[in-house]
Parts: sequence; structure tokens; C-alpha cells
Amino acid sequence: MPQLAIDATCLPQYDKLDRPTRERLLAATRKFRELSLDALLAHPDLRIRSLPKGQDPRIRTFRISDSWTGVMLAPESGETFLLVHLLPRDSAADWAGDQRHDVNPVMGTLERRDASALGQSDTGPAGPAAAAPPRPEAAPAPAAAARPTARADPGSAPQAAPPPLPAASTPSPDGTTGLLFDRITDRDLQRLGIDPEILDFCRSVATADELHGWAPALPQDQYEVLRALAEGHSVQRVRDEVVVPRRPAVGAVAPDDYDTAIRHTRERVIVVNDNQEIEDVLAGEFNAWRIYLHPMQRELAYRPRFNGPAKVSGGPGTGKTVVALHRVKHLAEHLPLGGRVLLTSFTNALVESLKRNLALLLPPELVEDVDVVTTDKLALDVVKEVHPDVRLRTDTRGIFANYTRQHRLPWPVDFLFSEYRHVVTAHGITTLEGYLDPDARVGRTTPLDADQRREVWHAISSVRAMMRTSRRVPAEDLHAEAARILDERSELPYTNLVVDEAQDLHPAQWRTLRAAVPRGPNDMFIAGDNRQRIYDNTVSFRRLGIEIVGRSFPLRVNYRTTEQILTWADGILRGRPVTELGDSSATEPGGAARCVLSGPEPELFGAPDEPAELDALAERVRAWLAEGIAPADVCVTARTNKLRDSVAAHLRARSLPAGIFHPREHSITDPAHGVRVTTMHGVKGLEFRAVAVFAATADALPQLDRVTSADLDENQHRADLDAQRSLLYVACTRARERLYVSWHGTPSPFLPL
Ligand SMILES: Nc1ncnc2c1ncn2[C@@H]1O[C@H](COP(=O)(O)OP(=O)(O)OP(=O)(O)O)[C@@H](O)[C@H]1O
Repeated sequence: MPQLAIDATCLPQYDKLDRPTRERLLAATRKFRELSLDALLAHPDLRIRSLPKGQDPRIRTFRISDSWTGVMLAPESGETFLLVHLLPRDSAADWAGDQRHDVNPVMGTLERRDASALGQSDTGPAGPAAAAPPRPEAAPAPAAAARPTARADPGSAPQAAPPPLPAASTPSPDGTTGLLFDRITDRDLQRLGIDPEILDFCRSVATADELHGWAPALPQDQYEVLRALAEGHSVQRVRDEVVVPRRPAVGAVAPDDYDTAIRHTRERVIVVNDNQEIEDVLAGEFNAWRIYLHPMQRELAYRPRFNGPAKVSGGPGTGKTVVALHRVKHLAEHLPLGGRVLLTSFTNALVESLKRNLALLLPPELVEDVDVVTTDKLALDVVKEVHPDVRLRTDTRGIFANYTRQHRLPWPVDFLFSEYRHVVTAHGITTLEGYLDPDARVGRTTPLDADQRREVWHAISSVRAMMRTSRRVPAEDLHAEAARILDERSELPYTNLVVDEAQDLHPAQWRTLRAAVPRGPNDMFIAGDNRQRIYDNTVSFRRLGIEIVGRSFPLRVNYRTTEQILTWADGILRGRPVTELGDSSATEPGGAARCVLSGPEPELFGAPDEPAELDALAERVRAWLAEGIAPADVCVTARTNKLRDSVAAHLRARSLPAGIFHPREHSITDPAHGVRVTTMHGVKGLEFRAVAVFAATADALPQLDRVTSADLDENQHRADLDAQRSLLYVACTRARERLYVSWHGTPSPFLPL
């Protein structure tokens, strides 16, 4: 029975079809699944045709309607049909004649090239196809093409005309030609999967921009290899990060085994198993991330075994959460009898969103084996088993403030609270001797002599005792207790643990996590990004007994944000080295993220006062809605609850559908489908087509009452400022296509203006 597969790069074209044509396409695709090969080829409505003699014999066209034609790859081996494009009837044959599909010699993937544009068509550059001008598609972004918005658009007008075919150049006296790939040998290029034709082609490319211009015409995976080399990465690294993850797990794929290659090209191709799946895929009712993973993402998520804790890091939108969710799937599918997986994160809002997405990815029977809870809830549950009356306290700073006032201590409350959070509980210090240890306060800039330390220790111990007596315990102490209880148990609650947004966890929370799962293969899988650390926790995995060495993996392709938005947002962090997750003393290895999407530059607006800023915001939102962006795809974010409320009220007063978004419940006050208005903390982990950041003014960012004064502790002062800078960065990088940032009066010093 024939099998149907769909190339994700053709999905954007589906959006252009009217409803009756879509229904006809669905009916046609069902036939590909239901009829025998002979019946299919003879079907009077489908009118399956080969291309004229001399062109790719594997390509067939079929009739969708009088005006639309489908293009299929129909390999001679096997019975898998790959739907590669949907085109107006009069241009389908021309397009199909220009393309060639091959099996990559090293990666075993199915790639498409515009052979005509590259002068590599079967009929040769002088043939009829070559006479047509190059007609590159928008960059065939891996899988991102399947997203509902900002899709690549095969077959439509080119985004930018490609440069003319590069001409061969003459070597300079030193033997080099000044061309892009001079430093790479032919042998290395071949080993990386570059075939002889593309090798010839790339020998004459002079600049990365020139290469980029040719992207739509080049075989997709070979372009990925060339792009990574052009960015200056070593051959070894390109092999490890681009080639190896794409290579088939078992053996090589023969050059004429298209059937296997189609099934193996999991990044771009979906093999549909039933009619419902066809409908879901074509109707865009599915989430691309459920099916398409970048080879690197797939390799990490589905690697059978890590010999201990593994870490995935990468900038915003690089798919860390997606990888974490797929890892949970893999772990749940391979659980030993009685095993359980914990998926955890920092806030209730993040956990709720993980729960929702996990339910989309896992069948219900696997969801049963996974707990999705915040790390604090985990600790509370563990402690409650022994002390059922204990509750979590959230007003700890207030208790310290009362104590400081009542006892007229010589230190401000923030100093004492910070010693409690960042020294005593962060380092797990349990005795006065431990606190007196010269190393206990490493990194603190306010010195304390031994007598002062005794006094501080006494104050902290007294506040802790009060909180214990009341049975309302702050998270830091709750975790210390949970870790102690777990350490004494022989049976631990989980076999595997996956952490998302790991950058915000406090060391005490990490101790609970470490203690909740036995050490061994696949014990911990950690995803996070220190650029996005918005709470002031710094962590050393090594000191916490979480040994990552050799199991740390960067993700570098951004699927969410346009290049224009990410480049601008990166300016917010300018000059600040990005540190490694779990090792703040090391900087993350270089290699900027590449964005698969492109769009307009962010829009910036400085208003004279708040009313003028509100007016401009309302006009911006109105314009987005007029452009066709759905209200629920628009988010306005502001620093405080008060600003959020006033923005929502103002937008509503201007007859715009806007409601306050509550991230924890993932709910919105009326109207249900309105524009989301929320705080900057509330947008963490989310994404929207259009984001407006309101009131990025000097007095709101940084909010100085949340920043330790430099007199108290310089390092803490810097860390607090960094956390607020990251907050702005997080807010801006939630935008997929449009970003608008406004302020009134003096702009925030964090803005890259
Ligand atoms: N391979 C992929 N193909 C298509 N889309 C992808 C892929 N990987 C991730 N995405 C999409 O990119 C967006 C960002 O993914 P995700 O939220 O996992 O990134 P992240 O690194 O966790 O982001 P952040 O750290 O900013 O929260 C999502 O819309 C996701 O569905």
C-alpha cells in the first residue's frame, strides 16, 4: 500500500489555498494512502503525470483542482510518496523541472536543490530549465516552515534575488584565492557530506552573504554544513554538531534508496500514518515542535544514555523546552518497572505550560508516569510526609525586616536577608563554625569580622527558629529539610529528572533535586540559559555534586525570534559575558545563535510623558490588529502590576480588546481572546507574534528598590542589576515577528539606543 509523507516546506503554500481547494487536496492525499499503486496511477481525477522526458523521472504532478497542482516525489524503490509542493497549475511543471532531489552521500537525508539555478539540472545548463531565471524560495528553514506564522514560502516571490553564479577565481601568489572555503580541504568537505557538484560550487563563493543568497537553491543539509563552516566553526565541530546528528543510526543510505532517505529526513519530512494526521498536518492544527526536531535537538532528546547529568543550554528560542519535553517522552517510554520521571521548573506558570505541552506530546498512559511540579512543591510534598502541618512561607524578607527593627540591628534588612539567602542557605551552612570559616563568604564584598559574624549568625538563627516554630517555613529551609529527608531514604521518588528554565533555581533547590533521584545514567537532564536569569541565584553544579563535565551541549538555532529582533535584544546584554549554566566562573563558548526567521526591525518610541506613551501604544496595537495579527497573539508587557493594570485599562478605554493575562493559570480576564497584558515576570517561557514592552524608562528599569545598594555588597548590587537587565531581555525575546519598545522621559540605561 502506498505511504504518504509531507515535506514541511510545502505547508506555507497550503495557507494560500481556499477552502474548497483544501478539501480537494485532503481527499487526494487520502487516496494516496488508501489505493493500491496501480489504482492510484490510473485514477482519472488525480491525473498523475511524469515530467517531460529528460527531467527527473521521480517527480510526478497530480491534479488538485482546475487551478492547483500537487508535486510529488515518487521514488522508484518503495511506495512512499512525498508531497513536495503545491503550486498554481501553470507554474507547477516549470518549478518541478528546475528541482532535483538526491540522497546526501554522508548524512543519508533527502535534499532538494534548484538544479536549474545552480546550473546542475539533468539537462545541463544549456537545457530548457536552465534558461529560466533562478527562482529561489524563501530560505527552507528546518521545520520552522511548518509554523503557523512567518512561514517560509516556497514558490512565491523571492525574498532577495540571489547573487549571480560565482565565477571561478584565480589563486593569489600565496596559493589562496581569498574565497570563503579556502581553508577547508576537498576531503574534509566530502566527509561533511558535500557532494561533487556543490563542492565545485562552493569553491567559488567569496563571502558568507553570497552563500546566504544561494541558500534557497542549495541542498538543505549541505547548506547547513557550509553555513557553519562560513561562521568559522572547525571541521570537527561541524561534523559533531551538523553531520553526526543527521546521520542514520544504522548503516548508510544507498544513493538510490529514496524511500529510506525520505523516512530518515525527520527534520523536514513527516510520514503520516492516518487520515486524521494528514488533516492535522495540512490544517496547521499540529505544533511543529511535536514532530520536527533539529537533528541536534533530536540527538539530545532521544540519546539512549547519558552517563550522568546532562545539560542543554542556548539562547532564547533555541528549543530548550522542546528538547526537555521530548527527553521526558524518551525517558517515560523507557522507564523500568515502578520508575517515575519528574519534570520540574521554577514557577507555577512555567510548570502549567510544561504540563499542557506534555499532554500534547505524550499519550495519556505515559503522562501517568510523569510528575510535573515546581521544585518547591516537590520539597513541600517530601517534608509534609514527615511533618504534615508544615506550610511554605513567602514573606521571609518581611520577617527579617521585623526582626532587624525590633532588635535594632546595625545592618539593613537586605544585608541580613542576603546573608541568609546567598551565604547560609546557598552554601548549606548549618553551624556557626561553618559560617566562621574564612571561605564561607567568598564573593561577598562587605567584610565581617568574627564577632560580627557571630552576631549575624545569631540573628539568622533566631529568625529561622521563629519561622520553624510557626510551621511556616521559607523555601530555602524547606529544601534543606527535604534534601535531608531524601538523603536518608533508600527508595527515592524518581528514576529520572528533567529541569527546565534551570538558571533560576537556588542552590538549596538543586540539593533537593540531586537528592530526589539516584545517581547514575540519565539521572538529570537540565535545560537553561544564564542570559535569562531573572532571580539572583548563582549556582555551581560541581559544588552541588552535579557532575556535568563532557555532557554539556549548546543549541544554536533560534526558531522563535527574527534575526532583527534577536540582534537588537542581544544589545541589551552588551559587554556582559554570558556565563555557563551551573558554572558562573566560566563563559559560554562563542557561536552566536542563528535565526531561521527574518522580519522588520524592532520599533522604538520615546514619548514625552506617560499619557503620550499610552496613546502611541494603543495606536501600535491597533495597527497590528489591522494587519491581521490575532489579539491573542499580541502581548503588552510592563515592569509592575500597577503599570500592567493601567495599560490594560487604557487599551480597553480605546476600544481595544485587552485583558490582564495571569501566567500561572494561563488565563486572561475578559475578553478571552483579547490582547494579553502582563508583567515582565509573567512572560517568561511564553511567546507571541507581536510584543510591546511598555515603560522601559530609567526609573522602572532598573527598579532600584529591588537592587541591593552597592555600599552593602558590590557583587550583589551587580547581580541584582544583571537580573533586571535580563528581565528586559527575556521580555523582548518573547516576540516572534514584531517588537515595539517604548518609554517616556529618560529611557532605561539597559536599552541599546
Ligand atoms: N526544531 C524545531 N522546529 C520548529 N520549531 C521549533 C523547533 N524547536 C523549537 N521550535 C519552536 O521554537 C520556539 C521556541 O522553543 P522553546 O520554547 O523550546 O525555546 P527555549 O530555548 O526553551 O526558549 P526560551 O529559553 O526563550 O524560553 C517554540 O515555538 C518552539 O515550538
